[in-house]
Amino acid sequence: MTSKPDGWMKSTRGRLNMVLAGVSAVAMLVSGSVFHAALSQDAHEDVRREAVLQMATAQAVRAYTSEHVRDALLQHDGPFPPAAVPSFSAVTTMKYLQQAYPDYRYQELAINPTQPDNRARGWELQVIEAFRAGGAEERFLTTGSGAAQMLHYARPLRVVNEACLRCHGSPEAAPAALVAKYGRQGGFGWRVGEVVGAQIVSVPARTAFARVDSTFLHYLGASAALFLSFFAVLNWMLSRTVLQPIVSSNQRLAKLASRDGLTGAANRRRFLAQLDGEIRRCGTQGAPLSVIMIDLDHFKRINDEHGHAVGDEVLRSCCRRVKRRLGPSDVLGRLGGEEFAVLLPATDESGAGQMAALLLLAISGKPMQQAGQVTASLGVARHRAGETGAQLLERADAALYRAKREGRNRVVRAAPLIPVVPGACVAG
Ligand SMILES: Nc1nc2c(ncn2[C@@H]2O[C@H](COP(=O)(O)OP(=O)(O)OP(=O)(O)O)[C@@H](O)[C@H]2O)c(=O)[nH]1
Repeated sequence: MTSKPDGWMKSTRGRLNMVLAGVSAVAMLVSGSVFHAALSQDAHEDVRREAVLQMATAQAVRAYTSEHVRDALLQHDGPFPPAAVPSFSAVTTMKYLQQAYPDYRYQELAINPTQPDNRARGWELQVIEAFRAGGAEERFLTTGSGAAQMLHYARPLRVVNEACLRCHGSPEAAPAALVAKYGRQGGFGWRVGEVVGAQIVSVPARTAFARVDSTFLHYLGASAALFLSFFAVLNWMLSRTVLQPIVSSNQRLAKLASRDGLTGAANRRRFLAQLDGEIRRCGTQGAPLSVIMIDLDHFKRINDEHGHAVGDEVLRSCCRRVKRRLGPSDVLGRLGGEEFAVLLPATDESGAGQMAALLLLAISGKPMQQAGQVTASLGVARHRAGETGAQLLERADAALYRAKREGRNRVVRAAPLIPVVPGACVAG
């Protein structure tokens, strides 16, 4: 009775856990991808903010140089002071900043630069051309992928006023010291309002995306722990509040369905099932098996004389007396009315005859409280090879009715006849 419910509980829990695991996996997949997308979006925003901040810093340095440094330095004769050039100041200052931020980069590139190193090429040149064509005053673009991904933030470098043309108009108008230092090749012929290049801040996306991965791993770990705890609690609750009560009530129902309500003996269906099971088992093991049919004598009279309740008590009392004599593997069944049967595994006809005599003595030996002495007729039969349970019971029943016919209060064995006390023994 216990192994089957255990198996049922395990398989029910197993199926539920499979469904839950599937649902959880889908939930984690969906929520994980939404969360990862949100984290990546945030990381992207962070990188953009950093780029914008660096650009603002460079522009501040540029503005300061234009407004407070350039004109003052250029008034002096002597070698050309690069610190007078806003672009030089900005690039140099940003290099100091980038000592604390390796891999960050700030560049000022031009189509026609004074310094050949600052010539725009490839995608940088395309960005400048796009600024020259008009439209947006800032552009974001990425290069590389994975750990090497960089975000670039570009703004146009425009010739804002005539002061710029002092150095970039023509070699003739430029300070002699500048021409002496950089030559006459590049950086001239610029016009006011023209986009000549671009400021480009480059920020590595690596740190921000590493943070995304680490946050996401923490999220996965926390979600898995949450789901596992949820499973554990759910399993515990399921066992306590659903499965265990179902198993208990099934066991109660199974017991009720297999027992006779009045006497507690096995009911007819249960008795016949056990008889068939024992016949199969004995057939395999070659062990003997016997049955005893018991029918109370003149039971109708007891009912008529003392009432139905006393009749019920007689039935209960007879069962108690019989059960006390039976062994642990013997089975008492109520086949109907006042008719009972006893299944005796591993018992031959001689043992069954002795047991029947004992049972008759148990029933009739001591008067019942209200009904007085009650007797019974018993039929005994040993199972024959190839015989069904019904056929075995039929032979025991025939022996019982012979006992009735022969005068009741006796045991009759299907064959041979056995002597019993107190009634006479009748041949089967
Ligand atoms: N009190 C009570 N009586 C029952 C129960 N089941 C059947 N009976 C009665 O048992 C009686 C059986 O009567 P019969 O079949 O005539 O048999 P009998 O009176 O024992 O006569 P013999 O078997 O020939 O000795 C009937 O009156 C049934 O009503 C029960 O659960 N309780």
